[in-house]
Amino acid sequence: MPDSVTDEKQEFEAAAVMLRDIVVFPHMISPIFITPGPNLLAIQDAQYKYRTVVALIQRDEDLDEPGEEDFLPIGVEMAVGRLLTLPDGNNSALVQGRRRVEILEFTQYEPFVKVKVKVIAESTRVDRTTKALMRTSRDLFERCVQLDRSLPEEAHLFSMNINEPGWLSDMISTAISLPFKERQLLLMLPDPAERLKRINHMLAQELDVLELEDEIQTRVQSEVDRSQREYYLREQLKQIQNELGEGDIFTRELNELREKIENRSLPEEVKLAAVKELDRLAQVPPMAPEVGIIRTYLDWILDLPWTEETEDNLDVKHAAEVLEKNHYGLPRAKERILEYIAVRSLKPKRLRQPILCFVGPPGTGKTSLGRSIAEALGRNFVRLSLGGVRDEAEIRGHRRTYIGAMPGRILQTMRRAGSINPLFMLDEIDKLGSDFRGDPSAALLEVLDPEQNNAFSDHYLEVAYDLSRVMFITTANSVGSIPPALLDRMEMIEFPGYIEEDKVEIAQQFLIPRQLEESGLQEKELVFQRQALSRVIREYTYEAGVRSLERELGRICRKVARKKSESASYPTRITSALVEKFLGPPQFFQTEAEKADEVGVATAMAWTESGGEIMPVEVVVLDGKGNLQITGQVGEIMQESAQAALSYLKSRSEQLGISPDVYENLDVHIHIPEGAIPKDGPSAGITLAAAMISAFTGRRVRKEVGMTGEITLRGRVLPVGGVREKILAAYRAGLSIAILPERNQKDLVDVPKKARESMSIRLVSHMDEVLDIALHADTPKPKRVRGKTKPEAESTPDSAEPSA
Ligand SMILES: Nc1ncnc2c1ncn2[C@@H]1O[C@H](COP(=O)(O)OP(=O)(O)OP(=O)(O)O)[C@@H](O)[C@H]1O
Repeated sequence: MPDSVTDEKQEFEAAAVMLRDIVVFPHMISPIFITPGPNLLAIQDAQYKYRTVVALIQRDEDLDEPGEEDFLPIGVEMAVGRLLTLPDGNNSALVQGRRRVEILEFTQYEPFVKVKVKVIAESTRVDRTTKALMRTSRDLFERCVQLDRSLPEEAHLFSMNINEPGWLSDMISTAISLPFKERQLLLMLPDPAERLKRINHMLAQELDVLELEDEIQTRVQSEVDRSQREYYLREQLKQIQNELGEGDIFTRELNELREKIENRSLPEEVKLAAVKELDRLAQVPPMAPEVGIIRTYLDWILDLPWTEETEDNLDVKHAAEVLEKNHYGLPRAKERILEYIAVRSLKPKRLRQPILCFVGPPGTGKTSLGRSIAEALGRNFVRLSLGGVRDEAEIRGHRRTYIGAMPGRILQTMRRAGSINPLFMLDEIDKLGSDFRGDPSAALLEVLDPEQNNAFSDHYLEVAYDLSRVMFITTANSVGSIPPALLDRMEMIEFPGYIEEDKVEIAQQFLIPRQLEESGLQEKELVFQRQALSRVIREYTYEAGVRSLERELGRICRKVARKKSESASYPTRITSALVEKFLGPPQFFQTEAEKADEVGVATAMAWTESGGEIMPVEVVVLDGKGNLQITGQVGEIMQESAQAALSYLKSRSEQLGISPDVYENLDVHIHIPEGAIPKDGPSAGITLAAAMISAFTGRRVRKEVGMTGEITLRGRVLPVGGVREKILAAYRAGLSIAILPERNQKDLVDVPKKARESMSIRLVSHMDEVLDIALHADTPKPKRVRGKTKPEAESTPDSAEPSA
């Protein structure tokens, strides 16, 4: 039979079918469409004669009239099955690829094409590499079949049963979706292993796409499932609520909110903003994230005081009584507050009063006086600590676009106040920070400026808030670190710190009764002796205020309370000895006055955070090369001050009876004891000079004299700060003479009368006066002072002996 002969022939001639956009691979069965013309004739011829045709694959599928060159050099011999005529007049034939053939030449063009071809022998050998390639192909193909719904599941099974590498590659090439060009390339590769490699590459790419598709689909599906579930549940909830006669919770809440907004007295602009937000809320689905955001916003609008106002009690007498009842002393602050209230009572509409700033060390009653002012005025009291606030957004809030946004601290505090005219205490305004996140003091300016604060803008709220009826009082520990722009808007009232007598009074009148009550003891059940209180103040606290004092008194009360509750015997009088028993060994020791008049040691009066201190300044002169050394943690300004004092001394050598040559061979060492405590400032100038002059001249310094004042190179004495604290420190230490710059006379009114009367306060304008008061007039013996701190001869009382 000529039919089967073709199998054996290596070269043969056959009718050709020109395929435009498909590739039929060997072994694979597929239907092809045949239009009337040469292709149909070729098929018919094949059916009639040899039953095989050669498929010629067009390179470019868009070409309408291809020539010989336009076909791939490799074609496929195909067996032709049944030819069907379709209703549209075209035909379809079922073909099965047999093997790759090389097109040798075109032998006929009319009425159909014929070609001479040569069979391409294909290796069926399976070596290790091919085996691995086949296994990979099968695995990848299996996963493709699992993911690609257009591939029948049997396709994988089929692939498992193919043992020839070429066949396997052709089978997979037919099954998966590949671009036409790619199929052409696969056809042109005669080596099965090469084809498998390429197929594996294609499969891996296809798999990537399929996996991504699958993931997207799964996600979409779960999204759809969830919203369907929610919808279903919500519908059920609605039905249940209807059954129970409760209606839709969300709608009900919306109605409640609308009612609240309607009934609340709000400024027009605020009401409009609230209603707008409410309408927006009604638009969004109940489960949308915006719901929470809008609702929180509306809660803020509803919770803030907008029009609620307390009525002021502007009775000055009543106010004076309240202030007096709650606080001991503080005359200046109390007086200023009463003036404030008086002005308000005479001119109620005058809103633009200065902002008061209470400045003083911790625990001096600034906050608690603020509380009393609120009580006197009948206003609500709120306080906000500004310590460590570095971000403007902390004052003004974050815009609502931020997750978890909230109004700033000012409005948070206003919500707590509950009225639009509270007494608002801004604590620790000097601890305000600023960095890259913005300057909070700029926002505070707006809060404190009466021109602007009737429309304070908070980023979260977005509607203006009126702060103009708030009475702001700020507090600070020191003026130095308050931003200047803020400082400018405030009136300072100093809380200078208490002397021991004040503290004793405060303890007796306020702190002890309060601590007794807090410890559960009856009033008068425990009495503190005066000396016991002094001891607590001097040896267990070190402060200008009374906070630690209150704590220590509290400790004593609690220890007594414990004894009482244990039914043990407990004291009813706290004596000085019992203080040590309850509080343990003393914690602080006051710097004591010098025991004797000495050379090279003068006593400075110094200001410290916790009030005042006396501070000995020691000077020795030693053999050396004219250097000045100063030790005891001394700051730059004090070092300069020491230099100035030395220069003054040198310039006055002659008058002081010191040989000008001595300086070159001597070193001066100044030490200020308690070396661990940093010291600075120019106010020790005259003390440094006095101690140095004493060391150089051998004149002793009077032990009962304390001094303060800045020195110039010409010996003038300049004024200093902290006079009250300094004099009090000298008074406490038992000094009887205080030397002060003349220009500080004005500050003496602040010094408690007791201290003023029991000390001699000497006002000086020149260093000569200081020396006259502080130094004995021993005959200077310049040649003998080298390296010595004591004079050779005992002094005789001189005419300049200061009188107390
Ligand atoms: N003059 C006074 N009379 C009665 N009690 C006082 C007096 N001064 C202070 N106190 C009491 O001392 C305690 C501390 O005072 P307060 O908290 O007002 O200090 P402060 O000056 O605000 O301190 P800080 O600067 O640390 O905030 C309070 O219990 C207060 O009642």
